[in-house]
Amino acid sequence: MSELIHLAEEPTPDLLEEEEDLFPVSPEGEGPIPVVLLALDQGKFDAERSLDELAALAEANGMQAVATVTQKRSTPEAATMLGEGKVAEARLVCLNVGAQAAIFDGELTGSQLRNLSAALQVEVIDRTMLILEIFRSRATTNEGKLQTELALLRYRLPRLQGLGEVLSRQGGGGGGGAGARRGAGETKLELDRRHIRRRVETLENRLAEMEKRRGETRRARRKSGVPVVALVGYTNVGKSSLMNALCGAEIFEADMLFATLDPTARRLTLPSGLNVVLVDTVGFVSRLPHHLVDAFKSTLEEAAFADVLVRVADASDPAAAEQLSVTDEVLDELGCGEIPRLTVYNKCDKVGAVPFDPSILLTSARTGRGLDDLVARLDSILSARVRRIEVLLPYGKLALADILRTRGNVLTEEYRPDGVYYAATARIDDLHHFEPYFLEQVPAPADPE
Ligand SMILES: Nc1nc2c(ncn2[C@@H]2O[C@H](COP(=O)(O)OP(=O)(O)OP(=O)(O)O)[C@@H](O)[C@H]2O)c(=O)[nH]1
Ligand SMILES: [Mg+2]
Repeated sequence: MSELIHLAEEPTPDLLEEEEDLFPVSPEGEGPIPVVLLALDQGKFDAERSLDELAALAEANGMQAVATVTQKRSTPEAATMLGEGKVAEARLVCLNVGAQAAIFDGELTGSQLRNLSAALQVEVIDRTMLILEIFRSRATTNEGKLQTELALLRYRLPRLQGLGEVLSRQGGGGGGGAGARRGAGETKLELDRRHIRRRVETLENRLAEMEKRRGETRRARRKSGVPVVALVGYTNVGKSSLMNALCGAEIFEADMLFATLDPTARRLTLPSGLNVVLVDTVGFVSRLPHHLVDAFKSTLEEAAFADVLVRVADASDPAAAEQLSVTDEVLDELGCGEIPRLTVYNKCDKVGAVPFDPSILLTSARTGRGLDDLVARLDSILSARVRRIEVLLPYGKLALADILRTRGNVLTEEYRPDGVYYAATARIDDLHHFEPYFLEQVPAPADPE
């Protein structure tokens, strides 16, 4: 990830410096924050796996799940989700393990957050807030940072009253000392609300500008005709590693058209000579609520505009199949239904011989296994769009060489007395430009588009 280039990262000092501790933060030099996980098992999804994932999410955020309190119950208690007895039990557990916060495995309303927090005497956050915080802390681009902050603020606004301690700290603007507990009075609340609304507005304006520019880059890319391959999938399956392994040191910097605004796009030349842009995307997580998918839409739109989607799964993860279906759900939501998909089980170095479906590719970004197969498959999906040609362009027609360079790929260039010889790949829809200058009879395209 760190290898990816960050061109055109323009500074937004006033926006980015204002980062605040929206979350329980581990005091410096101390270990992870001990937290208790809370869950209500209504039989709607695999609660145990969801809790494992929540524990991993907490860990990713510098917290350690030291205990879990689960209640099986078909209807939630309106005020606290968990029943009265369970809440009392959770209070004892929090006390016993010295928990500093509790994380509910689901979404809570403002009043539920407030009630639970009062009952448990620790900060309470929910799964969505945790996911948003992780997205925010991992965001590497300015746009990603602003997007995730916006999503977090939008989520918090209606829940403001429930966030006593966390918000008091935030409202303190970093001053006032960590222990200074502000009264959660109306005035403070109003101030917080106004502060957040103003910030939301600033972020929205800023993002609208960025999105406009992103659209322009994307249009330029489309116009240039270079196909886009997007790596999509669950978080941590190895998308960025695959991108690095595939593109090696060939950092996408020469072609300013793509490099300017997009720090996660690189050029990849397929064996047929076809140049493609490989795009890395943000990882998915299960039960990412709809309005959050919305918030990340502009980032994920890279996938929606791709020519091929590579769905990446972690071969060593027993939940790989489910994670792929989560990925598909998000893709469908983005309107990617029509785009050809290729499925890759990465990290195959971590597993033995797994009898996977032969249509699924096994790769390892670590050992390089399967990468040749992957590019060959991309080639076979995309190369229907290109042909190898040999032409002799008269000196008066050298402008045509630009089409080869930008939309195709020049393999050989030779200056001869009667013109310049090119062996190259050209897009099928560009062939008509070159017809008069072919040195070899080019077979008619098998599949006219
Ligand atoms: N053993 C093994 N580890 C891998 C492989 N590919 C990636 N990893 C490791 O898996 C972890 C996640 O890799 P990333 O490339 O960051 O995953 P990602 O899909 O980009 O994750 P997000 O950006 O969070 O969506 C890293 O620690 C990698 O070193 C692989 O083929 N084999
Ligand atoms: Mg990544």
